[in-house]
Amino acid sequence: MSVHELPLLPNVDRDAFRHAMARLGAAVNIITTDGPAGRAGFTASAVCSVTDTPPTLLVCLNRSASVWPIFRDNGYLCVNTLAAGHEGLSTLFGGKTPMEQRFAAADWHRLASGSPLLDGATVSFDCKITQVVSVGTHDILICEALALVRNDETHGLAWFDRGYHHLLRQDAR
Ligand SMILES: NC(=O)C1=CN([C@@H]2O[C@H](COP(=O)(O)OP(=O)(O)OC[C@H]3O[C@@H](n4cnc5c(N)ncnc54)[C@H](O)[C@@H]3O)[C@@H](O)[C@H]2O)C=CC1
Ligand SMILES: Cc1cc2nc3c(=O)[nH]c(=O)nc-3n(C[C@H](O)[C@H](O)[C@H](O)COP(=O)(O)O)c2cc1C
Repeated sequence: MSVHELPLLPNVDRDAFRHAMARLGAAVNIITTDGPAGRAGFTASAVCSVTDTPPTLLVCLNRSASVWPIFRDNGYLCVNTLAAGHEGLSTLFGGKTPMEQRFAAADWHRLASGSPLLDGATVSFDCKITQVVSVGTHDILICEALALVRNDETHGLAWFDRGYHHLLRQDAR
């Protein structure tokens, strides 16, 4: 069948898109920043590798989030990928909780950028924001990694079907 013969489909509305995206499992991350504009952090599943040269990730941030101007003005951030057991922390950074209360719930340290690194994250990427692209309601923050911290002892955490799932190796002995 050529592309011209495909049946016309109704437009994909917002709810249908979200229902569909709920089927797309993703890692859960806490994105943090600290600098002249202040300290902030939020939970994000919209995080993805872009290129390894230069080492680059992307993070999608809703411009209506209270943290948005702080990330824009600081220009640096840390992507902290959560481990199994971090579900409560993810919920805390998922909105509406005062910032001091979010950070008080875990231990943090700092590397080059000054952004908070989460102790016990499966991996942390300390980054500089090199480009910002606005699409619809969100800004795509293009982030170059300046430093990494890995923690190979942890199990991963995924957001799938609107809930948390622990990632355990099937071939673990
Ligand atoms: N990319 C984003 O901005 C995301 C935002 N959230 C926030 O957490 C709330 C709860 O999410 P769920 O329990 O997964 O149920 P949901 O039905 O609101 O969302 C299902 C899926 O749709 C996508 N999604 C949700 N809101 C979005 C948005 N504003 N822009 C682009 N994609 C979006 C995500 O992949 C999400 O897992 C959402 O309503 C939203 O406020 C959650 C996941 C991603
Ligand atoms: C599992 C999960 C994943 C989320 N992913 C994103 C995301 O990728 N991008 C985003 O802008 N917001 C995402 N959110 C919502 C933000 O975490 C939330 O809006 C943020 O904490 C800002 O809230 P505030 O305005 O109260 O500060 C997610 C929330 C949850 C619970």
